[in-house]
Amino acid sequence: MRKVIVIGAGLAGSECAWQLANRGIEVHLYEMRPHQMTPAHRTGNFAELVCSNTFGSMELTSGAGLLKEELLILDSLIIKTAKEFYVPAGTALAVDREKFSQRITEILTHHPNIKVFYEEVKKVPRDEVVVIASGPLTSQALAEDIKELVGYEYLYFYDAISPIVEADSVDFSKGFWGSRYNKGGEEDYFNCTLTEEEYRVFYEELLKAEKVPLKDFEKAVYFEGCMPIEMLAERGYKTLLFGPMKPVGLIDPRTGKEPFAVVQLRRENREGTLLSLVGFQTRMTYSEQKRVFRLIPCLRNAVFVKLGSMHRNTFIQSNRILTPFLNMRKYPNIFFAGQITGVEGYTASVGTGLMAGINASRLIRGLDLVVPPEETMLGSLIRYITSKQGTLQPMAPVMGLLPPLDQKVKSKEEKRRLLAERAIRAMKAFKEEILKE
Ligand SMILES: Cc1cc2nc3c(=O)[nH]c(=O)nc-3n(C[C@H](O)[C@H](O)[C@H](O)COP(=O)(O)OP(=O)(O)OC[C@H]3O[C@@H](n4cnc5c(N)ncnc54)[C@H](O)[C@@H]3O)c2cc1C
Repeated sequence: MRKVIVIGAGLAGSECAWQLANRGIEVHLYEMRPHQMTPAHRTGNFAELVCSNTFGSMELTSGAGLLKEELLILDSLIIKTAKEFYVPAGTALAVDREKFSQRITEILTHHPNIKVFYEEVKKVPRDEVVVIASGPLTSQALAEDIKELVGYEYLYFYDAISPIVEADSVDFSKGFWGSRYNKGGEEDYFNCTLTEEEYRVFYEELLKAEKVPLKDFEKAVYFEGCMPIEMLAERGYKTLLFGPMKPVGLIDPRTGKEPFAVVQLRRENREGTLLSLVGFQTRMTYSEQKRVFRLIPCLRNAVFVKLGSMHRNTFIQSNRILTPFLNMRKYPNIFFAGQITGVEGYTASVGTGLMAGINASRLIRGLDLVVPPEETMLGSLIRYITSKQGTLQPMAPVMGLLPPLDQKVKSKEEKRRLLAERAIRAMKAFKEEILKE
C-alpha cells in the first residue's frame, strides 16, 4: 500500500484524506495548528470554518446548492457531517461550527488508514504522492517552496476580483461591441458607454460608497495593475478616464465618436453567458457595489453572479499549472486542492479536495484519472480553473458556468431547474462509472 501525504487538514485536506483512506490508501495528514496558527483560525480542530458558519444555499437551483447535492452523491464526509450538525438558517446549510469540526477531527484521527502529524510542512516532497491543501493562508515557508515548485509568477498572494454579471441581464442597447483600436475580435469586449453627466454621478457615488475595512493581516501594497477602482478615483476626477474607464481607441458606431467614458465587459466563459467588468476590482461593500454599478446605464438591471473583492489569498494559476485532474502538468504525483487552486468558498474547497483524493488514489492504483462531466457544477468549476484563458481570479460555483441547455427556455427558474436536473443525472452516471473500477 503506497501512501499519500496530505498537507493541511482544513476543509479540502480533511475531505481528501477521508476519500483516500476509505479507498484503502495510507494517508499522512500534516496540520500545523494548534502549534502554529493562521491569522484566521482559532482552534486546532480540522475543517474549522474560519468565518461564517454557513456552507451557503441548499437550493438546487443555486450553484452552491447544486454543488452540495453533487458532493453528497460522491459521498462527501464534510457535507454529510455538516448536515448532521445543521442549525436552522432558512435555505442555507449552517452548522454548529464547534461540534462540526470536533466531529471531523474525531473521525479522521481515529481512522485506521490515517496518521496525523501536527507540524508545519516547509518543503513539498517532490518524489511522493502529495496533495497540497494548505489553503488561502498557507504558511510563509511553504508558500516560498510552492513558488519554486510552480514558478514564481504563478503564485498569487491577493485576489483582486472584478464583479461578474449574467450576460442576459445586460442592456446591450446602451453600448457597443469592439476592441480598442480594433485590435482583437469584434466581440471580445462590450463597451458600456457613459456621458459626462452619467460619469460624474457614478464618480461621486463611488467616492461616497461604504468600503470594507482591511483586516490587519490584509494590509496590502497593491500593484498599480490591481488597484481598487475607488482608490484610483480618490486620486482625482479624471484618473479613471485614464485607467479602466478610458475611451481612447473606441469609436461608438452609433455616433462615430469616442464616448466620454466606458466600462468594458469581457467574456468569462467560452459560451459568453458571464461577463466581467474589466479592471473593476473593489473593496466596496456588496450592497454598495450593486447600487453604484447599476448607475452604469447598460448595467441598470444587472444580475451579479459575483461581486468584486480584494483579500489576502494564496492561490496558484491553476490554468497554467494543473491538469483537469488537479495534479501538476510538470509533476503528475503532486496534486493541489482547496482554495489554493483558485476556487472560492467552503463548498468548492471541499469539492476539489474530494476530487484530488479520488485521483491521488487512482494514480496509486494505476487507474486513469477522472474529472466529472462538464454538465456538473463540480466538473465545470474544475474545468474553469484549469483552462481559463488569461489571468485566473478565484471562482465560486455559479450556475452561469454550466454549458447552456440544448433547448431555449424563457423562464430563468425553469432554466435553472433543468440545468440542475441535468447536472444530477450526469453526476450519478459519473459515480457509477468510477465505482466500476
Ligand atoms: C479570513 C477568511 C474568511 C473566509 N470566510 C469564508 C466564509 O465565510 N465562507 C466561505 O465559504 N469561505 C470563506 N473563506 C474562503 C475559504 O473557503 C476558506 O478559507 C476555506 O477554509 C478554504 O478551505 P481550504 O481547505 O482550502 O483551506 P483551510 O480550510 O484554510 O485549510 C488549510 C489548512 O492548512 C493548514 N496549513 C497551512 N500551511 C500549512 C503548512 N505549511 N503545514 C501544515 N499545515 C498547513 C492550515 O492551518 C489549515 O488548517 C474565507 C477565507 C479567509 C482567509
